[in-house]
Amino acid sequence: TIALQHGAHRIGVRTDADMARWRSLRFGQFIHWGVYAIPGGEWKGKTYNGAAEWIRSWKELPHEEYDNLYRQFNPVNFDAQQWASQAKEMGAKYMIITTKHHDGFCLWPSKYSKYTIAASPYKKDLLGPMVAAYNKAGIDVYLYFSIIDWSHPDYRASLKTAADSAANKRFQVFVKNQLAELLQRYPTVKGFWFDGTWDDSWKRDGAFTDELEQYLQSIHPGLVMGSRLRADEKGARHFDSNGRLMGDYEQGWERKLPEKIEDVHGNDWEAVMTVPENQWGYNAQWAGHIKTANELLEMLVKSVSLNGNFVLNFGPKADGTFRTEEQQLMTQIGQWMKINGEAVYNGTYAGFEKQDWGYYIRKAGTDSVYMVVFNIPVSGSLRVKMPAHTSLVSVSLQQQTLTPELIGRNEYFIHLSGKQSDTPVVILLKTTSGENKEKGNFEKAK
Ligand SMILES: COc1ccc([C@@H]2N[C@@H](C)[C@@H](O)[C@H]2O)cc1
Repeated sequence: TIALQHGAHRIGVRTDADMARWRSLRFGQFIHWGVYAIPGGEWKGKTYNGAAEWIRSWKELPHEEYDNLYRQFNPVNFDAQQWASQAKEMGAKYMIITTKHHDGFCLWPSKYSKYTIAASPYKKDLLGPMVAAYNKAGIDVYLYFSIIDWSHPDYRASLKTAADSAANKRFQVFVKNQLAELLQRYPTVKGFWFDGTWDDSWKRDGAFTDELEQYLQSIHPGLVMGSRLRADEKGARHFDSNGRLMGDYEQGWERKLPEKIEDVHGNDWEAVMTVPENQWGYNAQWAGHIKTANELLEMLVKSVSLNGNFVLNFGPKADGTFRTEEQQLMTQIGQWMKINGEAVYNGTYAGFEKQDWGYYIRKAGTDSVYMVVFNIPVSGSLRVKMPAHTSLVSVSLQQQTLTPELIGRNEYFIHLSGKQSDTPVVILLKTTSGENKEKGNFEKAK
């Protein structure tokens, strides 16, 4: 291994209570909200094909015009209580809010910037009521913070001159001040979700990123921060130059999921997902494929089955309301979670051989293994192959006991004959360690 001053400081997962809490939550709500919701992916009758929150980079929308949109930002229909209750209904256990996206507009009245909600017609802080309402609903809050800040005169993507380096130094102080300000204003937040850390100006100063993470932990112990914040002193990101994860969990799964357990290398990880193909901020068009509740439930369940968290994104409108399709998704997902959430919350990798019918999830620290079925086979028979040294004690589907058929050594069919369902079916396996007793209390193979 290479001697590193600013690489990973820990080998293996974080084991403290704050991280265990993050791990138990499993299902989060992402919210992308800012002045980009005003154009909503369109401008003067033209449609921007990129992600709506990136519209400032579109040549059809002059920076001058975009940078004055805040004068119209007045979310009179914003109701933090309503936001929190619909998130609770969906079954989200944490929420990540964009305090400031790449455009630099702050949803809180930062004393380090003029480009904030305080300068808008709305004037009032948006984050305070949000954090209070979500926490009251039993939902933890994490703060998305973009390091890139297109509004700040000292932001540099690369450092070519001494003047650039001086500006970057001033910018680093600005970043540190804003992050400390957020923790001071919102002390109940549980962590940061950093973004916009790919520019050379950031990744070349591994020492600063390391010191910043340690500074934030020192003023707010227990913070959970993913792998996007830091670079090591050789510019490596997410994984240091020795291949070790930096930060508390792998934060690279954006609009994509791992396929198998080997893909996550024993690390904690989180996937963040959009409902359309690639829109985070409000986009009026919502062209292309819009994911259904069942598709999104499968992504959630697949993530948990591979020992990760899943965060679903919403893009509220400029007036502070959610589009109908997003409200309907929260309701539909919530209906399934209300009955089956026990299979998701505190879920972990079960160690069973993957089968085509769906996913296994083990309730952390227990012998309870859930089968979440997305594909009922034409045979109606769900194959279950017990891992070595694990035997099956009972099988149930919503309190109804099922009798599996032993079809081989440690292998069963669970018969769902005639069962149809238009939402995922959950079966609970009670297991115990130790070899299967040959005379298991199940039907012998016919
Ligand atoms: C260079 O490609 C991207 C893609 C997405 C992003 C941002 N990360 C997501 C979580 C959204 O905030 C998106 O704007 C930034 C740069």
